[in-house]
Amino acid sequence: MRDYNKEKAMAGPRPVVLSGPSGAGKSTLLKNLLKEYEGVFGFSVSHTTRSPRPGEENGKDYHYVTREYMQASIDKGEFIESAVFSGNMYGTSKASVQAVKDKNLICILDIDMQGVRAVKTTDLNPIYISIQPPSMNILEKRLRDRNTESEESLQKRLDAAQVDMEISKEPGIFDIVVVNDNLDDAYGKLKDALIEEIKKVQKNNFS
Ligand SMILES: Nc1ncnc2c1ncn2[C@@H]1O[C@H](COP(=O)(O)OP(=O)(O)OP(=O)(O)O)[C@@H](O)[C@H]1O
Ligand SMILES: Nc1nc2c(ncn2[C@@H]2O[C@H](COP(=O)(O)O)[C@@H](O)[C@H]2O)c(=O)[nH]1
Repeated sequence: MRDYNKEKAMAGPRPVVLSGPSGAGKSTLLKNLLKEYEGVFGFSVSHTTRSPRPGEENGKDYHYVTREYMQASIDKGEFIESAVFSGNMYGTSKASVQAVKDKNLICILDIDMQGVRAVKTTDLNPIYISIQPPSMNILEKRLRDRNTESEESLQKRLDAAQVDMEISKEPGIFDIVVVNDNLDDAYGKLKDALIEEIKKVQKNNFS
């Protein structure tokens, strides 16, 4: 008989998918997790064809690549999922996820709704968490204040956000939906949702 518990343990911790509208606060929350739980979480560094924002680092925030390179890599089967968002290509490579898994860390994927749907067809088996803004007005203000988008990109992101906010209400897509109104409260809820997985990794990696 197969030892399913042993197989599960060998498979490592469950990854975590963070999704939600652009500007909802995914990167802010995940940066807090990575800082507070060093040696527990690892970020799956996506590829993108968009340009780096001031302060972003190639290989840390994203792998910044050309459309030609990205399409060729997708065609070679190197990606778990990929999507076009606000006019740019984004994707999760198999290598990025494997690099985190190799360290026995909880792999965090920050991906859009198209990515969520694609990951659901794989055997990755993550915990699906949606980060939602308190309202469209607040989302727009946060995105404008972030000062990273052209007016065109901002409008595309707000259009996608409206769809995202509707889909996130559908039952069965996400394990938990966190409304990011007060940042500390939202971070607390996110940690609560992940505490069992965090404890397992701490026990494995630190004892
Ligand atoms: N609870 C909060 N209250 C006020 N401002 C916030 C809160 N959470 C995040 N922000 C701010 O809102 C902006 C958007 O947050 P962030 O960049 O983390 O969003 P995101 O979901 O990662 O967006 P994207 O998908 O575009 O990368 C940032 O300037 C961030 O500092
Ligand atoms: N499907 C995927 N979506 C991704 C990936 N990496 C990031 N994203 C999502 O794109 C938007 C915009 O991100 P930004 O950094 O340009 O603001 C956001 O919703 C991310 O979650 C990916 O690999 N696949």
